[in-house]
Amino acid sequence: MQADMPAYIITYFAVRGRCETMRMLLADQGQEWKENEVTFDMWKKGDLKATCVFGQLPKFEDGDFTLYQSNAILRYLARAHGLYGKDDKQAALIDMMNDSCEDLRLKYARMIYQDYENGKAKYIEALPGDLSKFEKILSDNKGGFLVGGQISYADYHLLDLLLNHQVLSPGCLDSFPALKSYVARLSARPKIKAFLESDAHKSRPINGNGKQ
Ligand SMILES: N[C@@H](CCC(=O)N[C@@H](CS)C(=O)NCC(=O)O)C(=O)O
Repeated sequence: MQADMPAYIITYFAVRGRCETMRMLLADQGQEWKENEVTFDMWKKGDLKATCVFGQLPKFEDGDFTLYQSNAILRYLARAHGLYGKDDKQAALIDMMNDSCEDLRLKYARMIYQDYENGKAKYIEALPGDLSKFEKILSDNKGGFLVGGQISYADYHLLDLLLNHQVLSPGCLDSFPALKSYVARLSARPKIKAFLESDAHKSRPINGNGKQ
């Protein structure tokens, strides 16, 4: 590998999808990475899919180490960049928060990919039930993050979800002051702000089917 080439490579479709959280984490941590963009036509040929351990993307490389499963990738990066709390108990709580983010991501993705026309209104109606849990967690924890007083990988996950939900339903955070100020505060971190304003981020659709 050339010396000036970033060690991290993300192989994924040209969407935010399951990779914008890790991209935001890497950007905020001042890391560089290379995007290996896969078109849907390329993917349909099946050759790359056949090489993926679970037949799916994202694929993540750190030098000669290869990883699949977006949340495993997040945890790998969390360990490498000090985003996993200060002890084992905080790490467990951070995993718990990330699992809840994953639950919401799956619910969102099911609606977006399988039930957008019929299910969007119902989803938005039920959304406060999900958001209120995170609102309580953030207002109870005076540290300003999901767990403790420092950012963790789960915070990037929640931020990505909240940004996507604000596109789905502008104003969905209006009755959740802790979530609203959390999004504003994290989005204003200089490296996250630069990332969110980058053409790379802005040009990537949130989802692969054009729905948002
Ligand atoms: N649990 C996996 C889910 C991966 C996944 O659903 N990948 C989708 C794109 S987001 C995919 O590869 N779809 C193409 C296919 O299944 O053929 C993760 O978190 O990485």
